Amino acid sequence: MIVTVLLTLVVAQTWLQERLKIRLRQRLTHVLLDLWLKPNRAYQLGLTGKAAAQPDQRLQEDCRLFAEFTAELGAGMLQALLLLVSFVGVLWTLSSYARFEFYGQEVVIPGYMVWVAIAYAAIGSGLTWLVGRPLIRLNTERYAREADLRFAVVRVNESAESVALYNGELDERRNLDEFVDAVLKATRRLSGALARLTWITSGYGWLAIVVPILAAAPGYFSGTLSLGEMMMVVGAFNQVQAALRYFVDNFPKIADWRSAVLRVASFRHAALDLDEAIAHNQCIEVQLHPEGWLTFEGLSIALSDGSILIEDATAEIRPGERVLIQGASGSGKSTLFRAIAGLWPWGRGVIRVPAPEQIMFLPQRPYLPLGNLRAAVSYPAAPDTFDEATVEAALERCGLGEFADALDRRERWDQTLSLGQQQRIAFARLLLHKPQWVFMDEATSALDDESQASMLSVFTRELAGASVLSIGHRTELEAFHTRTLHIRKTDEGAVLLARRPQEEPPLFASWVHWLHRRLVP
Ligand SMILES: Nc1ncnc2c1ncn2[C@@H]1O[C@H](COP(=O)(O)OP(=O)(O)OP(=O)(O)O)[C@@H](O)[C@H]1O
Repeated sequence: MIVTVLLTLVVAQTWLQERLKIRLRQRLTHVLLDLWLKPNRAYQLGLTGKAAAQPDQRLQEDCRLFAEFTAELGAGMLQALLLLVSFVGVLWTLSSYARFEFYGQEVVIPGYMVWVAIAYAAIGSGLTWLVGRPLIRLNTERYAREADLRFAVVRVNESAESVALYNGELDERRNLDEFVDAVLKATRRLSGALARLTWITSGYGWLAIVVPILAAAPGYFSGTLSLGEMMMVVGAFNQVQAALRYFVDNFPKIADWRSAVLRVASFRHAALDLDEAIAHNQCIEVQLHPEGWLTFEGLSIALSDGSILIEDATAEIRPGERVLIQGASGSGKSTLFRAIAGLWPWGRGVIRVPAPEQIMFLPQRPYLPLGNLRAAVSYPAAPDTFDEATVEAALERCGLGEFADALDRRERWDQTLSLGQQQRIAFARLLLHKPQWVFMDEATSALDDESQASMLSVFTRELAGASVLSIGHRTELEAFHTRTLHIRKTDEGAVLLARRPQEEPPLFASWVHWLHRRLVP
């Protein structure tokens, strides 16, 4: 019966501990994911530096370590507490056997052996803390270097094609060696600190064998304590000591736990501080326009170091307009787009924008989520939002008819589709979502002129009436827009200059351009 009860208790403890790990991890990961994926935050955190670096590791490994160590250390502490409660009374009672003779007088110190056990554990724990404290910092350092190495390997893997085309394997090898060296260096420092701590933890364990005997010895030698009584006292002392040495025994794990807590906490604080910093500093204000237009009012865009990219821009883009933004490379066109999207806070002035649900951004390299092609085309809506025929028609319209049968195929579509095909997918998305405002940043850069004309004609056919703001270098683009804004560099920074609207209607211009390409070899 006793075996059955004990076995049941052990199984129940293991089960509860494992459940606790899962619940803790689930809760913490969800809290961090919610914080991280608030609108714009993941991008902005990426710009803030080290405090929120390596989100992958913090969300995965640090959360796992935190959950596992919290459950294990918590269960260990509970066990130690139960052991202490069970035996402290026994040791207190047995301590009365440890009597001393002092100038012929018999002296009894109440709970003498309990005080010795507490003093011994306090000294051991204090020394452990003093010697082992650097482990927290060293663990944090090691986890950061491990994350750097993993990120570097993933990056090489993602860029394997470019690396191979440049014959850059040797160079990558040298780079990765640096990351591996950094990990090994951090691990070596950690091993040194662990070895130093072992002097204390092992020494504490060995000395614990003799400490109770030494403590009770005066009573034994004075004849007030028999050998049998001394053995009982030592036995009870060891049980109490097993509970009190919890901190010494578990310190390496506690240091690991603490560094996981610090990494998770610094990530959380970085996310929360970001909002506060944006609220308290002078930043670009992005507000809803009451009429649903896009306006820039005294807009200055700066870099995070304070240098000005675009100076005091004022412009107004009304519904139905198609405006092209041109400017030299590095003049700040993409940054202006980021500012419109609310991603770029550095600067001042006001951007008034249409309702977010009316807007769709098309970057140069469209984001294709992991999963099947249907998910990629429907993004950011759920894959089952649009019916089969509508999705197939959108693909067909964008010259991707051959992929209509592959809608449910799971692949790394971002690697198997050419950049031009990926840009067509972005246009197919436009046809499905039908936004009233479209912001394009070099969204047709990988398409030939004919395909570009075909894609851009959605704004005169399927999405006629939609407002378009686009960035592009190619001169053919001007024909599809009603107006051009130029970002021009001056001594004070770049300024936004408006050019008068083009006289030719864009559809006609695109036809002229098409005919010209057909007729003139
Ligand atoms: N995350 C960033 N951190 C620091 N500087 C940045 C960042 N993003 C852009 N910049 C800087 O801002 C300036 C403008 O960059 P941006 O990408 O807006 O130029 P662009 O006009 O779109 O160039 P291109 O036509 O070549 O794409 C550049 O000097 C660039 O180095």
